[in-house]
Amino acid sequence: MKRIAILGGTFNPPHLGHLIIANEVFYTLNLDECWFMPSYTPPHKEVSDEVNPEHRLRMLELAIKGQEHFSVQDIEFDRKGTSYTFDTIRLLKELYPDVHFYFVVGGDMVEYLPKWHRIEELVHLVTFVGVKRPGYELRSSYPVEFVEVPQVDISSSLIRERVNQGHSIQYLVPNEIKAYIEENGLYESR
Ligand SMILES: Nc1ncnc2c1ncn2[C@@H]1O[C@H](COP(=O)(O)OP(=O)(O)OP(=O)(O)O)[C@@H](O)[C@H]1O
Ligand SMILES: O=C(O)c1ccc[n+]([C@@H]2O[C@H](COP(=O)([O-])O)[C@@H](O)[C@H]2O)c1
Repeated sequence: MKRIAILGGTFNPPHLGHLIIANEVFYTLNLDECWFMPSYTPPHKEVSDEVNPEHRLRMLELAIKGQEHFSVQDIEFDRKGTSYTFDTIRLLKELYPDVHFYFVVGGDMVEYLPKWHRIEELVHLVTFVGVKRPGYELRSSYPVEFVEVPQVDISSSLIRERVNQGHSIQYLVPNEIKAYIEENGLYESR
């Protein structure tokens, strides 16, 4: 049976924190593939400084370009609407019956799991993998496998804020993402 990690997120924009945790989980658990899955409409999250969802998708493709075993899973873009993970996983399991999915979540999301849509059923469909994130505890009443990762206090909000204030985002995002943000004038105004 194939074992695949999924990092779901808003990726507005993707940053080094995303890449570090996905990479670390992928190698630590010795998985076959890692899918980065952008949500079309994130559940329970107000998307501030929203950019066209297509920009988020394109930036994600750029961020992982050339990385063997890493790919973008755009199933939530095809489906549109609110991207509840339960709905997505149910569909993915129909499409890929021979795959075991590991759904990666940072500390903020681990705390939030009890509020997820149909979480009682979802925990039986995937293995949740929790990673530490500065400022958040890693405690859960649901089964979560924990993986140690180098912690970096980078968030998409920080990147948006820095761009908006004219501060550098060099070394916080891949160079291609920095160039894309500049070329398309993303996050400049609020
Ligand atoms: N620096 C980080 N360390 C650990 N986990 C992270 C980090 N950044 C993001 N994640 C995790 O990656 C997933 C997707 O995150 P998301 O795309 O929403 O980015 P974000 O930085 O949390 O965005 P925002 O600042 O806009 O809320 C979530 O599970 C989140 O917890
Ligand atoms: O299904 C839910 O109820 C649910 C609630 C919050 C977050 N999620 C998923 O968790 C992933 C990270 O969410 P976010 O808000 O940090 O982008 C992303 O794939 C979301 O679709 C899912």
